[in-house]
Amino acid sequence: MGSAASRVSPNKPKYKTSKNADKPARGIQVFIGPYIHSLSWTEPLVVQPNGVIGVKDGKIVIVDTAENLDTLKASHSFGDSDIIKLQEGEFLMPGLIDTHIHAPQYPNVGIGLDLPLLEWLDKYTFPLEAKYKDPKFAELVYRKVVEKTINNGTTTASYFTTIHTSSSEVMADMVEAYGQRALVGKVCMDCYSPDYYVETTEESLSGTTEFVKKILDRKNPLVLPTITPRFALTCSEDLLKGLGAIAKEHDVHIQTHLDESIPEIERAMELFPQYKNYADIYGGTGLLSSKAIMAHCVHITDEELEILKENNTSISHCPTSNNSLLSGHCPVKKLRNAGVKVGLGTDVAGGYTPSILEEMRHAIMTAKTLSIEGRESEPLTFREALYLATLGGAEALAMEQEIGNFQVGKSFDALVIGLEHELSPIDLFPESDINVLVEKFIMLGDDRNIVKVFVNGQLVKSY
Ligand SMILES: O=c1[nH]c(=O)c2nc[nH]c2[nH]1
Repeated sequence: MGSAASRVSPNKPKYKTSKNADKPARGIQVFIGPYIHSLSWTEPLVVQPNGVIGVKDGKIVIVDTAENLDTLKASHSFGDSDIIKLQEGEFLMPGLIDTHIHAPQYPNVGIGLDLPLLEWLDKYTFPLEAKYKDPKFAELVYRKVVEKTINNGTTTASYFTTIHTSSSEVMADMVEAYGQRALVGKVCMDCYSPDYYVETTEESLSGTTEFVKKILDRKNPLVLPTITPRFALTCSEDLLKGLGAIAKEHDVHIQTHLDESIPEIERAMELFPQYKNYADIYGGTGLLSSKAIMAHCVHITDEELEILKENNTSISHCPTSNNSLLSGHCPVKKLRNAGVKVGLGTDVAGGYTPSILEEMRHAIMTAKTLSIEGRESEPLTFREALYLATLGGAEALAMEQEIGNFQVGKSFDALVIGLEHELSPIDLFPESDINVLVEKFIMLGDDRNIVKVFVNGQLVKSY
């Protein structure tokens, strides 16, 4: 459960049936059954049909195979009552990581996708975000966002909120209350924005400092603040530099948008002609670091890619949004092969789905389109998409020491996937082995197949 600072408590969503869903498991829990995970971008997906994963105090303490069970029982002092045997058609996988999502835009998810980015922001997005002046409205929406993303298997999310400091705190309360791991960023915009939705440079900087301090003071390792200039088009140079300084002072994450659409890039360069390219605007103002995540990068140039690499800055690939807002097709495989860290983002509500699983499919289809056109050398495999959604996301958020796969010492952020229970939308046929289950889940699955969700060993969803 959240710390004393939390001012909200979780609803009991209908899928949360475990009596102990709110309490961390005491003692060791040992899962026996198939598991899958990625070890790196270049290594093949590990598919272990006969696995053993032990968890204690939220951390992974055993990753082994069932043939060693007796030895493990002795060495880790556990008995049959500590064992959870996966059922037929189930397997374990690491939790999904959404590296870019706008929580306040959730009421617009699935609607208003008839305009390109800049017009879409003016017509649909800014009027909605302005409503979060009212923290009660924020509470209503943010509760639904957190419930929905957890239901879809998102164990970690990097959230944008709005310019309002107090409703941004409501978002932090909400993720704390539900036990999701999250980065939360108060959005900053001090110019070229509508007069009903803008702050002064001073307000933006002081609001950000206040927000960062309050979140860090909670000392909840699952919920961290992130510095969030919306993008260069709505921020003055003074604001960008001030935010860069705050990020450095507190050693916190940074998130923003980069090279999403051609008109956006042109406007950025009109506003900041003193910089050599769009990435350089962020680099020159102290906003590129190993904890910075640039969303989109659809039209990134080789020169800009080098800037990201020099700063060890990562990219959030948001293929659904890039199609929906007519921004373009991002060559994700080329970017990842160039050595830049890449994760997946839903970019709700530019992206019409809060599901990273769907984002994997869109990433696969986008890469196929690009390889047909000769802009990617080869398509993205479902195994590579799975890497981007898990370990890739963890690397992009500079959290790979903590999450992203099953390694002893990491937190147990995990999903139990089930393909054979009555709600499953997937038909299976004889001789469907674990490899078939995994591929079917990635191409056809949905939240009904996500039977259990754990964050830091705590059960946060259970059918
Ligand atoms: O997809 C996007 N969603 C947004 O809210 C946004 N703001 C700036 N650039 C943006 N891109």
